[in-house]
Amino acid sequence: MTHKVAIIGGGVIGGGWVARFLLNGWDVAVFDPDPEAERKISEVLSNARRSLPSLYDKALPPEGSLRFHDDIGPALDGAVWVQESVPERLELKHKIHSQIVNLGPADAIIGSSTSGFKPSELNAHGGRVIVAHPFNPVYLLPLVELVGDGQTCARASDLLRAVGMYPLTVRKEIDAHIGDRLLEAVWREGLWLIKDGICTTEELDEVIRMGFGLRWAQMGLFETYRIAGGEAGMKHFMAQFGPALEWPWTKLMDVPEFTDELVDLIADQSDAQSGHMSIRALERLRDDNLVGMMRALKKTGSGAGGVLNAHEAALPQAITRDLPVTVDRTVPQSWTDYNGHMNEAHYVEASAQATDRFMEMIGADAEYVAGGQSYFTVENHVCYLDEMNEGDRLTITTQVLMGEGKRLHLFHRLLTAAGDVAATVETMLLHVDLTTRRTSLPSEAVAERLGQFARNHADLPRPESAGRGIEGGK
Ligand SMILES: NC(=O)C1=CN([C@@H]2O[C@H](COP(=O)(O)OP(=O)(O)OC[C@H]3O[C@@H](n4cnc5c(N)ncnc54)[C@H](O)[C@@H]3O)[C@@H](O)[C@H]2O)C=CC1
Ligand SMILES: C[N+](C)(C)CC(=O)CC(=O)[O-]
Repeated sequence: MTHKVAIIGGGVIGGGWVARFLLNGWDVAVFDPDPEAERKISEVLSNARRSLPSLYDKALPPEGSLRFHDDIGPALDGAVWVQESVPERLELKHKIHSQIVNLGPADAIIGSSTSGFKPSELNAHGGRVIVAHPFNPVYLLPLVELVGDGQTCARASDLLRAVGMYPLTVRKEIDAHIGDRLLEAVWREGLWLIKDGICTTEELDEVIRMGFGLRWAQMGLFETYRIAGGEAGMKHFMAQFGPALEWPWTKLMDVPEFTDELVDLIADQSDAQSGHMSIRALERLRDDNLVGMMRALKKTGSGAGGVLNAHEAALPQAITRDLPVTVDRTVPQSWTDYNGHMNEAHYVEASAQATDRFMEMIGADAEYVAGGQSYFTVENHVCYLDEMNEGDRLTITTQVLMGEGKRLHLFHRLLTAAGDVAATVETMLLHVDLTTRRTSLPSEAVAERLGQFARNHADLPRPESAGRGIEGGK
């Protein structure tokens, strides 16, 4: 069933919410009086379309519909969720929230993206708003801090998980929740370091990205400090570095005065550092880097990688009548090359994913491999027939040409969205005992399931290119 979300305020954060919901199959209605809102959101959407699907090895659901409204009322009609992302001014938020309560569905979740206000402030004049504070870019970063009524937060958590996010319900309300308490402390200290001439904006950013920034995405603060305590762990770490908190290492609570001089200093240094790129180009660079890092985290299931794995497992696998669909995904930007299309190596990578999926289908899954049995690929033959491009839907069907004894002979067809064959990959595998590293017979259960596929596929026409070698130049 398709859900509808109403996005009230479609700037940096509202635009990110639009992309997160739309690309996960929700219908989205937007209300924002800015005449430029539609253009800005369409630019955010094209960046989201090139990055979000690249995180997954399965296709996301078909996009929902997107409508822009001139009035708030129609935007709210039928919405299951209303997400307010107007500027951070309490009186404006109060005004918008009372319109949402009066005109919107009585049972809709009302979330506020507020970075700093508490639910008790947002609901000071009545209302039922919870804080649903995301992180930029909302379409890629999973975290949403939820604060407020327990039952509403629980309903919100379920819906957020279904769109691939990581809801964290904050135990007690506090100004700026958790993330922004931390970020503000770092920002404030950074401003002092630059104001005092210790470093430039660029040098400060290098300290983060060449050092501790790399650690934080995968283990956070406390797990990395546990390791920093050596074999003696956290207690030793605290004994060694705790006293430094009382030395004058940091200025913390003092806020530097925002004089014109300080603002110009920071803005000029930032222009010198990054002014050669547009904001959209910077966003694309950020997104490509995030996708690469998050895909690496998927391999170990650490941090955001675990959230992606759980979401991917819940995405449905497409099924066709004749042949099993073993891959259904989009071509990620990272698979394209200097020719502007999918690089040859990734046709093999995609077919390896199809083989892995087929192995799971016959019961040669992770548990089977952990038990010491598997298949090894001994030969691949790829025929490249058509270009695939970034963002294209890629489906693979797998035909069993032979599945008997130790041998498994597969024929993968890589299909475009239109159903045309972009490539074929013929694969020969041998069953192997992982202890002796020698060929062996599969278990009875695997042989039986493989036999079923082989019998079902026996009457299908043999593909023309099966068994063919490379043709000599003519
Ligand atoms: N920018 C960021 O990094 C983050 C911001 N937030 C929070 O998200 C909220 C929005 O911030 P941004 O997106 O950065 O601001 P923004 O200035 O980019 O966008 C605000 C949007 O609200 C629209 N707006 C103004 N009055 C409106 C009204 N009466 N009805 C509907 N729309 C209206 C504006 O036209 C604008 O498009 C704030 O509460 C902020 O604290 C949360 C996480 C991160
Ligand atoms: C700067 N900010 C306080 C609006 C930042 C956030 O709220 C979260 C983020 O994305 O960094």
